[in-house]
Amino acid sequence: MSDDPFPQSPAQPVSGRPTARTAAVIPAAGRGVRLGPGAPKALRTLGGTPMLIHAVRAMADSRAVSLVVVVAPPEGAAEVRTLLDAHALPDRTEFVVVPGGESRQESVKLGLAALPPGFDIVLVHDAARPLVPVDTVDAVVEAVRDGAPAVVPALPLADTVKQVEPAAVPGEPEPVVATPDRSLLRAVQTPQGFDRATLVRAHETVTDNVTDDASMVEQLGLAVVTVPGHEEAFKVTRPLDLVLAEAVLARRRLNDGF
Ligand SMILES: Nc1ccn([C@@H]2O[C@H](COP(=O)(O)OP(=O)(O)OP(=O)(O)O)[C@@H](O)[C@H]2O)c(=O)n1
Ligand SMILES: C[C@](O)(CO)[C@H](O)COP(=O)(O)O
Repeated sequence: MSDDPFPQSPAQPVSGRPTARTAAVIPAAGRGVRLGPGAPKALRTLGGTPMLIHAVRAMADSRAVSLVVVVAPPEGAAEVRTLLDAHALPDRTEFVVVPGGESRQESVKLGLAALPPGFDIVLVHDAARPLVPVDTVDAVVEAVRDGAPAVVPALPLADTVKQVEPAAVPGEPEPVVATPDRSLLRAVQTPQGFDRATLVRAHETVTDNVTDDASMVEQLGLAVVTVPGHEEAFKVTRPLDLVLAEAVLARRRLNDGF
């Protein structure tokens, strides 16, 4: 048997290959400005465990995922490596840590560059979405295995959305210019799943600043499809999200009996 933990798989399309190997890239290099002062967001704790470790577990708990690339805060790569070694994570999963960049987009690109050959499906998952259920992860992988080049978990909106003319002075009233049909809008989450070659091409081609990876694939003119998202896959962005995340975790622990 080969000693190479990342053996090359033959170059062929992902579609129709139920065993295509899957890696997850976790951008975790953000500061968490909207959460308020403190350590980088991914290193702040939830139920006593760093948010990043919850996100890593969420990926590693999927039997499809055999490699996780963590994109660490630029000065925090050694700390992240220590954290990964200190927490019980599935043995069948390999972990790679790389320092991140100035933006989420740059961090994902750095994570992609660290991917060894042999992984033809790539998930990109925010460290800031620590509680995504494994069923959502698996649904994304399955849709890519079924042939979609890009897949996003998505939920309908609960609020009515207005398009506005941004105020010249922050805090001033903003004129509303339109009310988009809510039934056609979705809030998208992560993990977003991709045929690896498509995601690499998107990151090499698109130079505009974007807030998610799927929009880069859209810019290539390729199809992006949705699978059902999950309300517990919400992003921890502001302080109230942390309160909700603690409550969800406490409920899970109660249900699991520990
Ligand atoms: N330079 C950056 C910025 C963000 N991220 C990651 O991208 C994910 C989604 O970003 P967001 O929630 O906006 O995180 P922050 O950028 O940390 O938040 P803020 O904008 O409030 O500072 C997070 O897991 C974050 O760590 C990253 O890897 N590198
Ligand atoms: C990728 C993402 O989580 C999908 O909803 C989101 O776009 C990240 O945006 P942010 O501005 O970095 O929070």
